[in-house]
Amino acid sequence: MLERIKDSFTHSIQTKIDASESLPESIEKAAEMMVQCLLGGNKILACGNGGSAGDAQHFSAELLNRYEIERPPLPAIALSCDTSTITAIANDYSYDEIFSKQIMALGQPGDILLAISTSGNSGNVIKAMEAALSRDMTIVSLTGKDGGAMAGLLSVNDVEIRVPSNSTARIQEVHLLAIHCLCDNIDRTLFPQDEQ
Ligand SMILES: O=C(CO)[C@@H](O)[C@H](O)[C@H](O)[C@H](O)COP(=O)(O)O
Ligand SMILES: [Zn+2]
Repeated sequence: MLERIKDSFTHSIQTKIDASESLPESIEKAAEMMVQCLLGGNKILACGNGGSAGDAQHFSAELLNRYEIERPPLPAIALSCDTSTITAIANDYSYDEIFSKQIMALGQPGDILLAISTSGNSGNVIKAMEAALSRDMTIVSLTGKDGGAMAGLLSVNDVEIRVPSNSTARIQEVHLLAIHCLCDNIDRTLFPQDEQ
C-alpha cells in the first residue's frame, strides 16, 4: 500500500508537470474572460458531477468569499448546491437537465459557464453548455482525456482547459490547481497589490 500511495503522489506530480507545459495560456485566457465578465457586471455559473460538483462549489466559494487577498465579494453560483431544485428537476424531467434548467432561469448574456467534467461526456454538463450558448453566455471548460463531446461544442469565443491525463483522479487534482490559478489571476488583475 505504501508503494501505491507513493505512486499516486508521483503520478499527480507528473501530471501537474505535464499540465504546466500545456495549460498556462488557456488558463490565462480564461481568467481574462472572467475579468471582463465581472467588470461588465456579469457573473460566473459553475457545474459538474461528483468531485467536479465539489470543484464548482470550491470555485464559487473563492469568488463569493475571497481567495488570498482582501477584496469585495465577486458574483458566482455553483449549480450543484440547491438539492430541492436538483431533485425536483431530476424527478420531474431528467438528471440531464439539472443544470440546464437553472441556466435557462439564471443565465444572462455575458455570463460565463464554468463547465467541469473529467471525461467531457457527462450529459448534464453537455446540456448545461447548450443552455449557456442559447443564453449568449461564453464557456470555460475544465476537462481531460480526449475532451469528450464537450470539446465539440466549444467555439473561438470559449476556452478549453483540457488536462493531459486519462485518470479521473489525476485530472481532478489538476482542475483544482487550475481553479486556484484562475482565482489568483482574477484577483491580481481586478485588485492589484503593492507586492505581487
Ligand atoms: O470524484 C470522483 C472520482 O475521483 C467521482 O465522484 C467523479 O467525479 C464522478 O464519478 C463523476 O460522475 C465523473 O463525471 P465526469 O468527470 O466524467 O463528468
Ligand atoms: Zn474524487
